[in-house]
Amino acid sequence: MNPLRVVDLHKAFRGRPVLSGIEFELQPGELFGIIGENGAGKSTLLRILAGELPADRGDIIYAGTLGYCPQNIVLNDDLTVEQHLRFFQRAYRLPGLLHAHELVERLGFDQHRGTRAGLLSGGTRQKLNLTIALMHDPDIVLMDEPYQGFDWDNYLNFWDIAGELRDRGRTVLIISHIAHDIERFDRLRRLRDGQLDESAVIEEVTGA
Ligand SMILES: Nc1ncnc2c1ncn2[C@@H]1O[C@H](COP(=O)(O)OP(=O)(O)OP(=O)(O)O)[C@@H](O)[C@H]1O
Repeated sequence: MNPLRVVDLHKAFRGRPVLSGIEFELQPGELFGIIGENGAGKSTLLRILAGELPADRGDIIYAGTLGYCPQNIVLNDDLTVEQHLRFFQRAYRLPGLLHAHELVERLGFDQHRGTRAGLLSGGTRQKLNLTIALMHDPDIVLMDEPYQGFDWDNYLNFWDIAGELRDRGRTVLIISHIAHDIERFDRLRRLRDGQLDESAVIEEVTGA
């Protein structure tokens, strides 16, 4: 059974369709990208896949644990980085924080472990958001522009981490902007008119 299968997913807001029959299936060890213009419905799709928003119709079939890095960062401004990690350690029922601390180090915000989230920069808040999504080493990872606010080195660190997840057989779905990232994916689809269109992306990359 594949880690994630999406069948005929529909969503409309106030009668205006945003997703109109989304279908795809992801394999283990796959880095899958979804691109699309502002307002195309990318975040809506990811929010539905993560269970944050109900679909109007359709099926989502998962096999495995899920990690979700949302576009809108949800942190408690009064808790430090370390307190967030301990909170999610309990939520995920993890025996320790070894992997979380590795991620903190790799993303270069180790020096902020004692800092309250409300005092972190936007990019560092995003690093914590990403660490929380990955610290339980989930089978399937859904990420919505996960490197927003990252400087170039951390942007590259992010892609190293994503590549390693894929190489370890995890299934990685990333919503992305087309400019830098297009060649980093194993498979890429454009969300347009409420549907996932593969041919349009291929034409754009090859100039066909
Ligand atoms: N809760 C909501 N209520 C009403 N309309 C919504 C809601 N959420 C999203 N929309 C609308 O649905 C459409 C798709 O929004 P969505 O945020 O999914 O697009 P996106 O592709 O992620 O855009 P961006 O690249 O700007 O993040 C937009 O027109 C948006 O205004």
